[in-house]
Amino acid sequence: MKQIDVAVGVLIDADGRVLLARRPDHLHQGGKLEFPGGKVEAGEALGAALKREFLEEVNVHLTVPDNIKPWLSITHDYGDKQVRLLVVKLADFHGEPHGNEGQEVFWLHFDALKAEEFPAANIEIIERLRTAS
Ligand SMILES: Nc1nc2c([nH]c(=O)n2[C@H]2C[C@H](O)[C@@H](COP(=O)(O)OP(=O)(O)OP(=O)(O)O)O2)c(=O)[nH]1
Ligand SMILES: [Mg+2]
Repeated sequence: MKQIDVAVGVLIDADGRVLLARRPDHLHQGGKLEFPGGKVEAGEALGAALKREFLEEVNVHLTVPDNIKPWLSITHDYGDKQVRLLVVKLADFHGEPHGNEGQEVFWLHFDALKAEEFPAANIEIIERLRTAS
């Protein structure tokens, strides 16, 4: 099965809160929480994909170099879909977050993240946030 590269942004504000969104029910892994992001387009740099997805999905302008390297790279096979999450930690942004696709968007302190509310591939991200930050 083809593996899909997904740009995933962990945006952390000055108070240690992380920006989260709830995946719309009709999408893959619908109803789960996610870090904003989406599929990297062919030939697109990771930083460019993050900027595009954050603006499209949650109305946030990121300052991030196009050639940023992932903090974590996580491959996961959901059975119906195989993904590689390219995860970047972000802090520099402007704009008021808003769910442009009608989805719930909110800030939550990283201590309060619960892995079971996220897609299975996110477990490692949440563990690493707890230990590395
Ligand atoms: N954005 C995001 N996607 C995640 C996370 N964890 C995880 O397993 N995924 C998976 C779910 C999806 O299969 C895939 C992301 O695809 P997506 O549907 O959000 O892609 P997209 O934003 O480009 O959406 P579309 O244009 O195809 O509608 O990655 C996460 O924390 N954030
Ligand atoms: Mg998305």
